[in-house]
Amino acid sequence: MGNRIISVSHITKEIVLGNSKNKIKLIDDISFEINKGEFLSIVGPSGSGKSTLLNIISGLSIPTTGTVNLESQDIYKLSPTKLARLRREKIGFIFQQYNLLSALPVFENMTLQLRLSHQKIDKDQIEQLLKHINFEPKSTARIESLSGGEKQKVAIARVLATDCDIIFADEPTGALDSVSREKVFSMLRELTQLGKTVIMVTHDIEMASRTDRAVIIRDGKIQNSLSNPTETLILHEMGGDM
Ligand SMILES: Nc1ncnc2c1ncn2[C@@H]1O[C@H](COP(=O)(O)OP(=O)(O)OP(=O)(O)O)[C@@H](O)[C@H]1O
Repeated sequence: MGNRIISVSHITKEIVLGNSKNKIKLIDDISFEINKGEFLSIVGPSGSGKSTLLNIISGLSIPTTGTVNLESQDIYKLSPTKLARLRREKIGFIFQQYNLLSALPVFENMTLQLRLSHQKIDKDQIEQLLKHINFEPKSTARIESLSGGEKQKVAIARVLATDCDIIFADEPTGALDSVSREKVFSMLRELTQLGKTVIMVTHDIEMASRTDRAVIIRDGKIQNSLSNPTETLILHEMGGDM
């Protein structure tokens, strides 16, 4: 493949609990690279550090040591304003907890990032996206009135509406039924075919087996990185832990 877009080098993340002597290492010397257009999955047992790793790579959480380069820019050397702009313009994030503004309607949630970065808002495209993802309520519905699966669909459609280069997704299909899960997976796959890069944390081994590469995390370290992963190989690496 080649054409590297993200380079993670020797990152660690420590947190201090209570007094300063009580440190926990959540991420322990992780290095890897991601190519443009790659569909990468991050799998591993619960509590192994997957979300922590995703937050560090996407510019949300500064590592204790190590660097994250995005298109050769060391993102944590940027000023907070520049980092915020880079995230707004290049990065889309589908959060595990959706991160939607509950008092606002669906449409406003989907267009907020576009407004902030002064991008054109195409109402028909937004409606099309919601339809394509089998979202049944109206775009005028308030977020607080939606089910978990519907909120997840809005969070996904919101990212698809922005023209970002890299999409980070933390359990993007966790709350979805099997038909919607398939739809979301194929949409993410289509995006990589258009040259966008997708990095997805998932517990869904079957879905991870259909990505280009599965990185298996255990105790904050990379246990293995499987190109052309299969369910059997991933399960073997995880040793039955989910
Ligand atoms: N701010 C924090 N303070 C204390 N512990 C934390 C903090 N953030 C994460 N942890 C702990 O660090 C470990 C890794 O958390 P993380 O959410 O990254 O794991 P994960 O692999 O994504 O888990 P899951 O699959 O259950 O979502 C967990 O044991 C978690 O409880």
